[in-house]
Amino acid sequence: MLLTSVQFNAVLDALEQILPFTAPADVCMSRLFREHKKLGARDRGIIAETVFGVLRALPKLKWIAGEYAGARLWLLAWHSAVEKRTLKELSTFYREDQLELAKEWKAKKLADAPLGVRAGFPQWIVEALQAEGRSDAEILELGLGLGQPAPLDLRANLLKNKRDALLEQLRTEHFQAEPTPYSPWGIRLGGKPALSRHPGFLGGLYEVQDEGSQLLTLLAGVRRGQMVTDFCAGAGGKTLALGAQMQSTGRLYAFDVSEKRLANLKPRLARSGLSNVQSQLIASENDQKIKRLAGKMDAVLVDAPCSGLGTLRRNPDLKYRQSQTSVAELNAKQASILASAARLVKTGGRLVYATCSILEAENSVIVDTFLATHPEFERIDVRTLLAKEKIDLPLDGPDLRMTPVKHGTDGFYAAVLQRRSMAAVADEVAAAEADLDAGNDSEAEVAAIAGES
Ligand SMILES: C[S@@+](CC[C@H](N)C(=O)[O-])C[C@H]1O[C@@H](n2cnc3c(N)ncnc32)[C@H](O)[C@@H]1O
Repeated sequence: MLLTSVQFNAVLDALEQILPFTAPADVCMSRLFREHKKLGARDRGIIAETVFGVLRALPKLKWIAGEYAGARLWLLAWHSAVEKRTLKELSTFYREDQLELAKEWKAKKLADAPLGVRAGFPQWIVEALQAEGRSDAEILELGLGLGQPAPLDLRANLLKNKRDALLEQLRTEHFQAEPTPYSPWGIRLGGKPALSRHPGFLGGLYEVQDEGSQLLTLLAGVRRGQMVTDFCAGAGGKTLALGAQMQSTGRLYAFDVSEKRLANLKPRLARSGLSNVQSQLIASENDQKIKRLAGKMDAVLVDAPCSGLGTLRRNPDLKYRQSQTSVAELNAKQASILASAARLVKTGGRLVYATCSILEAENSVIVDTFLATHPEFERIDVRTLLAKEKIDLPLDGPDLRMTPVKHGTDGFYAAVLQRRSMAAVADEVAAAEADLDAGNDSEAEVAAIAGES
């Protein structure tokens, strides 16, 4: 069956609220479900799936039905051209003239559409990726991967149980549970079970976290008893993973500028059993409170505020809510946060810069610019770090870049930097100066020879 009329009307209602893109889609959905208390879990699942499907496919639906067709016709395009529903099924919800349109839409060939439509990207994203040198094939692969629904990943909380024990327990409870391919703590669940009241969740045996997110925390290489800062901790997804790797020892600072997000960390911390986390609201990346920790951290994770374009599987509306202008604003913030967070890292300590963006402008460009002005930091090859952990993750370069198609995760980026000793920096400067002198000599020699002849 297509949808019940209650479900259909709720989908339309949701789309009309979301499509102006003035608020995040998930916030609009939660509000809608609060207002329609009578909807059961199954209804909610079907409604959310349809709404998010339409949002993911919107460039295609606009190409089929028209840029300004509106929620009802885009939904018709979704049902007729993407879900391939029959006109008979659609006749419950659409007028005769609309069904005539749907008949034409069914015949449209996607192969004839522009790249952005095929990839499911608005034009600004296609242009941004092309400007970074990505080929059409790469853009298409990326777009198609990010246009799929995301799996549901858990991170076993090693403070309370082992992954294998949790896997076994979940299977006894008839969950379809498999270990994730790369993260040593990850479990991928089949279907989309609701977990918020599950005893394992309430008891802190696991957290819901994409496998890619789990791996970012592993790159910080934290150990028992260390001093660590999660500089952009938000509601603490990565803080909790870091704290568990530290076995709840040492000190883990969770900074953020958002009081609301840090407040959301509290119940998660309570469930997790961690006692080494100190959350700290900061006014900005240059807050005075940070100064006293300068040079004290073994590891600092900067999970920078970003466009979130790597999470389009979960937040498809972001591709319409971000723009080239918002990315440029984020770039300035990202550079400033990285420079400030770097001051906390002690000699030999690690600085991990991470985003959930697919744009190099938010990723390697920020890191390369930072390194160009901070010779006291050097890049570490992520492949070496992962090999030490026996994680066989295919990567093309020294930084971590994960994508749905290549790794089955959201799109993530991370670069690992290490603070070198001042002696090493001084040696390098001396060597560079010596090179320069040698260069000058040879220039002088050339000039002398030229003068002689
Ligand atoms: C990608 S989110 C962090 C997600 C979080 N690490 C997690 O795993 O759940 C980026 C965070 O940076 C925070 N942020 C924005 N500007 C900041 C700043 N100047 N200093 C520190 N945090 C900042 C945002 O409030 C947001 O929570």
